[in-house]
Amino acid sequence: MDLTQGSKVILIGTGSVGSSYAYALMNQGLCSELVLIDINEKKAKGDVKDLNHGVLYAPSTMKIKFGTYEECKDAAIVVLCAGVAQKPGETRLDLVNKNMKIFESIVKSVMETGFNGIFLVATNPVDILSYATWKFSGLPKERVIGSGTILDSARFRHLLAQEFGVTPTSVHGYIIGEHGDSELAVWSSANISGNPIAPQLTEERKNEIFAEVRDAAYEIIEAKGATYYGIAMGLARITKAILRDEDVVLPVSTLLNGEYGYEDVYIGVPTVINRKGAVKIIELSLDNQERERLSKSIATLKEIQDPFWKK
Ligand SMILES: NC(=O)C1=CN([C@@H]2O[C@H](COP(=O)(O)OP(=O)(O)OC[C@H]3O[C@@H](n4cnc5c(N)ncnc54)[C@H](O)[C@@H]3O)[C@@H](O)[C@H]2O)C=CC1
Ligand SMILES: CC(=O)C(=O)O
Repeated sequence: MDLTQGSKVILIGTGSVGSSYAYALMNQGLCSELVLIDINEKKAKGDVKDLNHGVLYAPSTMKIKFGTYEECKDAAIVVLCAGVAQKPGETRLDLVNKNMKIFESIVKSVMETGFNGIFLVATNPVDILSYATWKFSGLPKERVIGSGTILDSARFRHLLAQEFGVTPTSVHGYIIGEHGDSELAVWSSANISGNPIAPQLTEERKNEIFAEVRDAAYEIIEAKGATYYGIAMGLARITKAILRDEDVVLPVSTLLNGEYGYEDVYIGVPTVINRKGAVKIIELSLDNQERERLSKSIATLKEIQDPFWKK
């Protein structure tokens, strides 16, 4: 069975992140049809042409075209990469006012078409905008997924892989919480082949590794203006998990509904992903310090998020 058949993906926002994601999708042959939408039509049309010139060499054929919102009505996934990005020195949370306005209009336009698929959100601040997408769309929580800490966890596993001389897929560990400055490393369960990592590192080294994960985006933005390849691969991984009905556990932003003792907030936690969306949070057993940090991260998000919904 060709699982890519009938897998139409709409990408809204074909900037650095969006176009890198489109390239990753094509390279991996993940969907049957990809439609690009952007307020900058010229840029999106240019991307469509450029991408189409690569299809011949992709693992499976794929229709790639420029489109309007009307295309969303029969889409499996709408991926949101539209909006403003951080400038050097800005935090992700600094983007909230501008991107909230953009999202209100985009999500409403998508829903007006009768869209009944899954939203995948990348735009920052991703947890707050995933919550907003859930609110604006009225879709069940399972069908609104944020990229959450998928990128942060990849950064964590990359650094630990370097530290211990193994490949990142052999390192098991999560960054959870806000995709941003208040996130935390779950050292208590990080392991290689079942061997706990935490006792093998000094507190100082753990702090250094975590700081490198947390601050990676700032460094990359300072160096080249934006980050995009890492998140593009993370988004492609989530897309694959959905379209191929994988039941794989990935750290994405999803709505807490009593898990970890909290509710009404989207935050990055390990979650089962399949064709129905983000179907189940796999709750990690956290130590006291990790619980406290998660609680602070949730408070950070809620402080910014809640006033938008109390107006
Ligand atoms: N979740 C994650 O891990 C990551 C998230 N990001 C975030 O992704 C977002 C996009 O970043 P970049 O691609 O670097 O920015 P960019 O500026 O290169 O691209 C943004 C695109 O959105 C489009 N756009 C703006 N308003 C629109 C609207 N109303 N309708 C349709 N298109 C619209 C722009 O024309 C532009 O093409 C940012 O918020 C950034 O912070 C970036 C990296 C990682
Ligand atoms: C920009 C951003 O969110 C990241 O690279 O983590």
